[in-house]
Amino acid sequence: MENKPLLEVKNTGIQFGGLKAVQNLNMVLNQGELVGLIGPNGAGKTTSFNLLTGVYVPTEGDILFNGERVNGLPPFKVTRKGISRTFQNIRLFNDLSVLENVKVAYHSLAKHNILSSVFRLPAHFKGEQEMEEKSIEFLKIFSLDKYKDELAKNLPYGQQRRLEIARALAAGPKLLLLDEPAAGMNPQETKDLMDLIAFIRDKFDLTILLIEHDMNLVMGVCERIYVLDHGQLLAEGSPEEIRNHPKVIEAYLGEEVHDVNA
Ligand SMILES: Nc1ncnc2c1ncn2[C@@H]1O[C@H](COP(=O)(O)OP(=O)(O)OP(=O)(O)O)[C@@H](O)[C@H]1O
Repeated sequence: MENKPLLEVKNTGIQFGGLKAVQNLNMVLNQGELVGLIGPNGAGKTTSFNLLTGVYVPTEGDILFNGERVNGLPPFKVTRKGISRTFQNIRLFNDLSVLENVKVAYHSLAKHNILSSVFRLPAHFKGEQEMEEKSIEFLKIFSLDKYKDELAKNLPYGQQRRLEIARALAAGPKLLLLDEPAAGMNPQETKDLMDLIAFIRDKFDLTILLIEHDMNLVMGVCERIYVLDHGQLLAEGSPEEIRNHPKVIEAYLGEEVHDVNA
């Protein structure tokens, strides 16, 4: 696998009034890597995702994706460039079916155009059928196909999280950003999710950046970890290096890191 940077974050940050929520953030993600982003509450993790996905425009620095500057682009354009995400607070279309939730992601990329849909031309039906088949394939990967006609809001919490990942994948990303994918899951669901994240990375040739509070998940699945504290990068390294990093232990991970080693 070629090891060229897919994402380069250069001295990036954002200030809200007097608060520097993120500052001097430097990050490089190589094609195919699975990387963790950790840090205590309010460290700036979700804000970093919002910077990477066009929700916020950085007040400093640049974000390069595939060598191209993406800061300043609106979120839908960033998605089309190949960056998809999930949210800390699940954002599904609650009153649409599980299947429709995935199809929505396809609609934004669909080849058949609005005219063929309005006039219900053959291209419309072919496009719809193709979307449905592909959406069901994604649902199968996440073991959600049997719930395809259920309303999204009726799924148990852990499965809603999986559906959100399925939908993000359906947009065909090169970079997938997962914001606390295991939040609210029990240990077995978390373990299954860990395996699934590694599986989809390989199957879809993805690069993944994940925010997580569950240290076992981060240490078990990620090859590299970035640590944020008070909006700044505190450390970067392998799980082993992070686990033993004095600043990380001292600052705020002590107990969890100890648990991981236990
Ligand atoms: N739109 C905004 N306006 C003002 N302040 C903001 C805004 N978004 C985030 N912040 C502040 O920026 C800081 C970083 O928040 P952020 O949500 O990125 O942290 P986090 O690391 O994701 O925390 P958590 O683990 O609790 O989700 C916090 O102090 C937060 O209150």
